[in-house]
Amino acid sequence: MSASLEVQNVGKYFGGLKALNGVNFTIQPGQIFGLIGPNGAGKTTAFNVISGVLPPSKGDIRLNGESIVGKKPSRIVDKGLVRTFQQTMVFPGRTVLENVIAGAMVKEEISLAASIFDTKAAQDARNRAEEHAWEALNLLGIGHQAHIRAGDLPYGHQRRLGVAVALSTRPSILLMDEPAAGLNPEEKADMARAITSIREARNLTILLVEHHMKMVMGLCDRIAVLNYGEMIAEGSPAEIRSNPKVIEAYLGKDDYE
Ligand SMILES: Nc1ncnc2c1ncn2[C@@H]1O[C@H](COP(=O)(O)OP(=O)(O)OP(=O)(O)O)[C@@H](O)[C@H]1O
Repeated sequence: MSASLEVQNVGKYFGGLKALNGVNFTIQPGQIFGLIGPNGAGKTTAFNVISGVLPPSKGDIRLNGESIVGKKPSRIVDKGLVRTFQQTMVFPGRTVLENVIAGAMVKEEISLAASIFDTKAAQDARNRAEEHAWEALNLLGIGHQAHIRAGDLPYGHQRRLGVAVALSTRPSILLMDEPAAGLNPEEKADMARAITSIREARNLTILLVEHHMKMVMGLCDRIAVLNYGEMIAEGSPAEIRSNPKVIEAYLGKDDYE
């Protein structure tokens, strides 16, 4: 099930610096929504505020109409909002499958006692987690590498493994932090295909922070543009591409193709 996300008049201040200032956007269920902007525009801050890592200085964030401001990141994950990381965050010495099972177990509420005594509930939880792990690996196209050590995967596949770990928690909205960063053109195309198949298979809502404009323009239904913490535009890819304010903010920047 996909979720809606409303970011309402959100500000985040670091001393006198307004890293975010009055940011507003709404993501409808099932949309892929891009958040773009030059370096230092506030994208990472927005990500951290939405996922509960940083409290906003003002404003509200609503997941399916319910405010998530002030909730712990783990509580927000329970509610279905899950993020991926720019760096690969896998256990290199464990197999690909073990990594994803560990992710899937986050959602299984099993007590320490149940795990220690290996109760039926603990076994059921492990079986469910393994089933979800396989589903995620197959969606990301790395099921055939399930038994390889995560550290031995090529870099592009490690990045897909990071997405599979997030997906195995069965989110309703996935926040993706620069999924194309560091990938070669072929790996970027594979990642874009993987994102499309995830959305189709799960009818997921996706918030994508990305510098690679070809991916953003090709995948997103709507795009918001940040510049110095202010939202300077929101619209369809075609509207964003032809918006004079956006062109000016990016002019001369090599990340805008
Ligand atoms: N913890 C912090 N303390 C003080 N200032 C911060 C902090 N985090 C971010 N900033 C500042 O807030 C502004 C926005 O930074 P942010 O990292 O959100 O931008 P960004 O759009 O993600 O940039 P990039 O594309 O380079 O990752 C910058 O001026 C940055 O220096």
